[in-house]
Amino acid sequence: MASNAPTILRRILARKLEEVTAGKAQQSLADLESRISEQSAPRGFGAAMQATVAARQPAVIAEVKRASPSQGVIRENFEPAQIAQSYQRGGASCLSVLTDVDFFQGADAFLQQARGACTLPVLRKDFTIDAWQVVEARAIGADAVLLIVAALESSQLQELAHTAAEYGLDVLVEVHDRAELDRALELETPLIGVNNRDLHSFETSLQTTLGLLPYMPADRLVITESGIHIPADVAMMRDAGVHSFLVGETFMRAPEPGDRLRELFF
Ligand SMILES: O=C(O)c1ccccc1NCC(=O)[C@H](O)[C@H](O)COP(=O)(O)O
Repeated sequence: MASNAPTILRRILARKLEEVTAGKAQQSLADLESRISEQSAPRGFGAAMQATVAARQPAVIAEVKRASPSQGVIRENFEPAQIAQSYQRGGASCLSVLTDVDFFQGADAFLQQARGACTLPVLRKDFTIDAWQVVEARAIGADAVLLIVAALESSQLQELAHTAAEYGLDVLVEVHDRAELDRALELETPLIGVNNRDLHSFETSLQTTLGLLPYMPADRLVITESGIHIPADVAMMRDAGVHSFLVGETFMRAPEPGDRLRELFF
């Protein structure tokens, strides 16, 4: 982690280290392997995104998000299975499910409920700092994991991406600026998420995505994340050639999240 990493990220990562240490004491890799043997094969997360873009459709990762550090509780009536089905009806390509407990009020069970209720590939949205969590992600049924460059040294990024590949999981590598993008590009993973949320101020600016586009190699799929609220946001991204999106709050505040997705993107 960079020495100027945002305070919120430092707090989340400090807590995550405690959780992972406790988790490892409770479940060995052998325990996780045994749970994996009961899981079905991963659904292709990256393949679903690439296929949607190839079909010239908006590729939307729809997020199942009950609360966040910046907004507090976002959705009171929170039923992951119903939300997942609504998203699938609304045209989502993939789901993202927050599993962090302390800062996002998430749960592993939410991922399992959402994935079990639909046929979409699911990203485990959490703060991955240890290979054990990647194996755990596969054991709970995830199809992909998030690697946040701001949270990880380059050697950790390599190790975690390697473990993900070993367990058949796709990776979404998340960046906020040029220096992080340069480190992300050292990986060969094709999905690059640009998070528009400034983790110091929590403000979102779509200029973050626009500013990084000139440095994005043609063989990577750019996914713009956070702060997509209105049709003009979507239009701005499309005009710039970005056709993949990760959206949480806007959908979560709607009575029927999938209807909001359809209105915004189709
Ligand atoms: O959402 C937050 O407040 C937040 C705070 C600190 C670290 C990460 C945070 N969000 C994680 C995400 O990446 C978003 O949930 C995701 O991009 C969707 O964003 P939005 O559409 O703005 O809910």
